[in-house]
Amino acid sequence: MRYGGTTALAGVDLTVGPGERVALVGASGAGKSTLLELANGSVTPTAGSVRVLDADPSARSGRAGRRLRARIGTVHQHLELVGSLRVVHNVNAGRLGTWPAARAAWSLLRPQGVPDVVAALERVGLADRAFERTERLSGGQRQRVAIARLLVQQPDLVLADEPASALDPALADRALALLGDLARDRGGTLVAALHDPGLVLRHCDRVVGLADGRVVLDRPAAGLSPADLADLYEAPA
Ligand SMILES: Nc1ncnc2c1ncn2[C@@H]1O[C@H](COP(=O)(O)OP(=O)(O)OP(=O)(O)O)[C@@H](O)[C@H]1O
Repeated sequence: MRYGGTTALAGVDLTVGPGERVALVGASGAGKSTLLELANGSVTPTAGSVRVLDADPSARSGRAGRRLRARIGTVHQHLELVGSLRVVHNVNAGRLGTWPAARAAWSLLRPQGVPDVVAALERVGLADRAFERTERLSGGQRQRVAIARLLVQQPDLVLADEPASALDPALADRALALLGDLARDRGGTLVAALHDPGLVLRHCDRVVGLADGRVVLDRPAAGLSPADLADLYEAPA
């Protein structure tokens, strides 16, 4: 994957099976976000190919594209919430693709499926904020709204880019547990870029290490220690 003169990923050959919980580990700029963006189809590889849930994730148009997008849930690094909308609308955005257009449009006036939204918000500790304007929430609260959006979406594949970066340790563990359960309960898969070795080792069963756009480690989490991961978080000199 190249951006102009920059090679973001090179020679990556990676297969992730159903039910796996995979941590992507690497220094800033190693290529973690790019790998997640290739998997959800928001960027198209400049060479090679990507298959996700038996489809090409960059083929996003038409009914098949919509169906595939509904099966892939992403917690983006920058969250991609609409600040001017109430929390309930941002959470419902997780399932708009599965609603008829009229219901989706109507929901902006009269939020649909509110009990599910409140139940999802309850699981991230924000049940009382459903009708608040999203821009009034803190960074960590917004990160939890992005996770609640996935809880209502119920995707088969969760792609999470530093989903706990703004959370305190207890909330970070809770968030990763929710994402892991979401994947496991449905026989689904979690791939998460994570900066905290503790979260990696507590919540993932496989660690893929990236350095300078290449896979430099691919091992079961069992048997790895925080010290084993520490080198991967350091940018090359
Ligand atoms: N849209 C873009 N345009 C140009 N270069 C990009 C773009 N996105 C990523 N890159 C480059 O690709 C490389 C990998 O970036 P990427 O964001 O995937 O790294 P990362 O491991 O997720 O880093 P971080 O932990 O800081 O988020 C970097 O050199 C980055 O500058």
